[in-house]
Amino acid sequence: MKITKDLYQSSLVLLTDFYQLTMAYAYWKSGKGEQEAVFNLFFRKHPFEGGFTIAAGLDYVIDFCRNFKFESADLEYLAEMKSQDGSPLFEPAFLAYLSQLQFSCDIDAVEEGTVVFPNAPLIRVKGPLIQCQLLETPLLNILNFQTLIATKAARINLAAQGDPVLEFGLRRAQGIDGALAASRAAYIGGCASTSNVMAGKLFGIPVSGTHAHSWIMSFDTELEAFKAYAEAFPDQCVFLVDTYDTLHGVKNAIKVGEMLRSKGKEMIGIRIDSGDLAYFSSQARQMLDEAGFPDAKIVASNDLDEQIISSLKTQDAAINVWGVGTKLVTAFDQPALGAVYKLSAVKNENGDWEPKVKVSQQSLKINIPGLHNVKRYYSQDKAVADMIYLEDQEIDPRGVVIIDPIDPTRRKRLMPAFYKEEILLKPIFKQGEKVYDRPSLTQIRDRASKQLEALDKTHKRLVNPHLYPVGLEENLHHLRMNLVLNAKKFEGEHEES
Ligand SMILES: Nc1ncnc2c1ncn2[C@@H]1O[C@H](COP(=O)(O)OP(=O)(O)OP(=O)(O)O)[C@@H](O)[C@H]1O
Ligand SMILES: O=P(O)(O)OC[C@H]1O[C@H](OP(=O)(O)OP(=O)(O)O)[C@H](O)[C@@H]1O
Ligand SMILES: O=C(O)c1cccnc1
Repeated sequence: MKITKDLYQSSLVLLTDFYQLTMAYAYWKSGKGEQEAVFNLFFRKHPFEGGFTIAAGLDYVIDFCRNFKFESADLEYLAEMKSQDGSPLFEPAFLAYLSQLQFSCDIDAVEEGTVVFPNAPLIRVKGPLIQCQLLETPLLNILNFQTLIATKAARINLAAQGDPVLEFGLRRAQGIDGALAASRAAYIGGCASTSNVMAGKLFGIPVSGTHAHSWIMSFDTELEAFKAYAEAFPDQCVFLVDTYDTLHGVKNAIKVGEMLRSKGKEMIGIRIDSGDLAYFSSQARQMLDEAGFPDAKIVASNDLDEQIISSLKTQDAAINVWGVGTKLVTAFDQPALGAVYKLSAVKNENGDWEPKVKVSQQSLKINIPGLHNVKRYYSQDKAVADMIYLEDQEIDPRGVVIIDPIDPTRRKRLMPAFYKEEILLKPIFKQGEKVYDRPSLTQIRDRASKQLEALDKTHKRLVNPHLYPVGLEENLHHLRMNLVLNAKKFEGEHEES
């Protein structure tokens, strides 16, 4: 992977769970390694009790797949692994097979920045069982995290109602790669910039920031500190006013603002990082306005998240820019998205696809079988419903019924002919060859913004959002039900015998 390889200088093919390799060996041993299969990656519930999720991370997946190769150092490591009895865990012939392995899967995926919903695939992998299996863990690792953070960022940006949100998370992020991936995903989710300079360099994200309390404390007085900063950066002054006494700090910022103005420069604003942010921002706004600085911005920070920002908005806080770190990049209130990767079909000896379901006690956990895709229907640029359908199924433009995958009594009739439609899973790799032109990060960010615009505001509510309709096309629903009933019948027969 280009990005991570720059950092770690090694192959990433071993970035997988050990059991993927033992299964790969067992597939190979039993002659099933090259059997074709289909896996889907999807999540079952929106994060943060929300009503939408923003897909992110595909660009990393593309890099990962393009570099999917067992290098000699990887094979040497695997060759050293031992069984309980001290013999080599993997036969040399298997390692020789791995050394020749070339990525040859078809991958179809939802583009980054797309709004996505539970149960519908974010990514579909079709190819030899061994390769599909080895991809499970890295794909989940990449997509779970970036999708989670892009969604958190989108929620924070919705709460900020168009004000810029600056991502300040690096110091509290989950390690180096966690920080970089979070800055990238936060930008996709709508943040205006990052404080992480390396993320700026690697991804082209705008970099911005103010200064810390240490800067003020290193001088005898706050006024001296502001003046010295203004000397160094006359065009980029955002003074942190709360080191000693916030309102006195605002007075000092105004003094230095006036000095800058006498030299033909304008201070950008102030930052408040503690105390009652509603009270201090309103007081500061009044002072700045009265002193002739109505355009000076007020930046707020201090353990912010979408709930606090919403609350501050309802309190009429005079905040124009939001600096958000810890709670954004760690997805503080929900530290993981629970996406899973499930087998949905295998090709039999006759070359026919056999759909598969995993029957679970919980209907929530029964996967969707077959080779399926997702269509989003739009009416006047508003998304009205998503339909999961078997890819070879003819869709009657005069009417389809979509059925909720969890509660089959919830159904919706749609007239596809009345709507604009978008097929969400797009071809990314065909037989291992990349067929997708990667959009730039800015294009991905624009897509996220447009996708959110197309979503009704009831689904974007931070608390108790209205459920967006996602359903299985009737034939897919019946296929799934029949597979489940058959599996249960066999289970019963086994129990009786
Ligand atoms: N008016 C407000 N309404 C709701 N939450 C607020 C308001 N003002 C500040 N907060 C939030 O309250 C939390 C704690 O603020 P508190 O005033 O205790 O911080 P502090 O002790 O002043 O900050 P620090 O410990 O960094 O010096 C922070 O998450 C902050 O964003
Ligand atoms: O609060 P976050 O959303 O994570 O945003 C980043 C925080 O990091 C900085 O201070 P730091 O937390 O290092 O020290 P402080 O709390 O003493 O200001 C900054 O002043 C913010 O408060
Ligand atoms: O630039 C800032 O103001 C900043 C950067 C990182 C963390 N907190 C604040």
